[in-house]
Amino acid sequence: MKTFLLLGLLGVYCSALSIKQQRRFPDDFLFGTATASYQIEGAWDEDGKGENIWDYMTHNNPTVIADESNGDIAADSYHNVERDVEMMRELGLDVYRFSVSWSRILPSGFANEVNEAGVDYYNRLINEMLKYNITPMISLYHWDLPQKLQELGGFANPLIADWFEDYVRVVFAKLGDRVKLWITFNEPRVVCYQGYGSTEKAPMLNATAVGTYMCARNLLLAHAKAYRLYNNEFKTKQGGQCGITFDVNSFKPLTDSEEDRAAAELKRQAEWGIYVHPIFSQEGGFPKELVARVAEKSAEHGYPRTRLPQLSEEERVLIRGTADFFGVNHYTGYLVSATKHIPEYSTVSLFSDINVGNYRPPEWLQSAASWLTLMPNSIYDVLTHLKNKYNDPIFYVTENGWATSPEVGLEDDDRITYYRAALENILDSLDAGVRLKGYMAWSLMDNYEWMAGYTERFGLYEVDFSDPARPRTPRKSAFVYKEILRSRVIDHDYEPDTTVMTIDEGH
Ligand SMILES: C[C@H]1O[C@@H](Oc2ccc([N+](=O)[O-])cc2)[C@H](O)[C@@H](O)[C@H]1O
Repeated sequence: MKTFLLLGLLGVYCSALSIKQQRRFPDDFLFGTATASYQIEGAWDEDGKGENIWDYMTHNNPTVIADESNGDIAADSYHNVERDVEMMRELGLDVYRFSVSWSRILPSGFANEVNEAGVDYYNRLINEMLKYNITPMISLYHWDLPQKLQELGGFANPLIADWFEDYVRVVFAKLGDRVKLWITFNEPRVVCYQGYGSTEKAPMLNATAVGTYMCARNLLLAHAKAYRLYNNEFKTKQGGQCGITFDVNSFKPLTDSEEDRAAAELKRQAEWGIYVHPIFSQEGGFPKELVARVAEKSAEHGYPRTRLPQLSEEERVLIRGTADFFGVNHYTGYLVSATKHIPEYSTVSLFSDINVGNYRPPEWLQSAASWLTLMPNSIYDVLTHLKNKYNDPIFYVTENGWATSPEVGLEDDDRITYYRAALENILDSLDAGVRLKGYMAWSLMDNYEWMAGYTERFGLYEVDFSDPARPRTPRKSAFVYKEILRSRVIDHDYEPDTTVMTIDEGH
């Protein structure tokens, strides 16, 4: 009897295990990789391209970059269209997300002069991808504002909404016959907080606790105008979809106390709710707790009015509901406390306004980027949280990836650990009913990692930045990712033969 019971239990255990091992990604689930113009293209002043804020900052203020480098050549993708698409074919990608450089299309930022040579680069890339059935997904803005527009205030100037609308009209008209997936903005938080409320990214304005909020408001209006332009003038003919991408970290309360739960919610509102809520919530507008907190802190610091400029009723309605899908860039997370681990703030900012603590247990795997650790189940937490909070939208994971140091080379086992864990979470999310249509690994290849220069590597392919030809070599993770895409399952025991990378039939 005892033996029967034991055998029975063993049977249940084994079948549970094999069911888990056999979990498959749906056939129509799209796998891809992502990049961004300034990080890969190079050719910074070639064929009529105008200067952008990263060109300007890295040329005039190089010491702010870890290795004093710039994206003048980067991975030189401008001259490597065929090789880049060949790598997509080697991996067996369904989709490739890349961004269009505003100042390559409109050198001054304004739409009176279109640089046809710049348009031609994107035409060549898109046409090459389409030959092999690789779907393009375009980000219209991934942080490289034309410098001339920055000199007029950039995202602090409310006219940015009109300038952005004029720019995207050109791009929709030129590329929209073949491109069906559009993202207006990549990571508004980074544009607004890191660019206008701190010195973490160009244009490094650190604008006295007000800049972040001015930028948030203007960026949301620019997004809404672009979305409505696509819907009104292009959608019927072109039949595409337009969304927006946010960087969504997981913020879980450190303890189950009411204070820590409230702190975690305030942190979510400050990081992404300020941008997500106006677009995806039923009522629209900025999140209430954040509005109250910024008003309180503004008064405390002697400001006669709140630093978070309100949206008029008309603007709230203009912005609400302006996304066909929700793009999630997800990398990591924190445990949040109302009282412990609170950073020291030297200036007033969005983050001193909310003033909560961030904590990470030392056992979480650390990457080569200080901000990036492997928080268990974080991508599942984020996707299920967003599904429940924002009325079950359609999602794409538009970035997810892991940093290694240049010395790690091709044997990137930690990256494999990270991707396998994330993709198990993606299957869990699909099981939980999240309407997730695709997943894009960051990144196809090593590239210019903003303030970290070339000191942090995110590529499935290594790029040799010391060689003028910028040769690309697949890392071990590229072989593992390729096998997941081919088999549609995650085999944790799979050990690839990394001696030769081939293109499978049909790619
Ligand atoms: C590595 C990629 O990072 C993306 O940006 C961020 C920024 C901040 C976080 N965060 O967790 O705090 C995550 C991702 C960016 O979009 C991409 O260009 C890469 O640099």
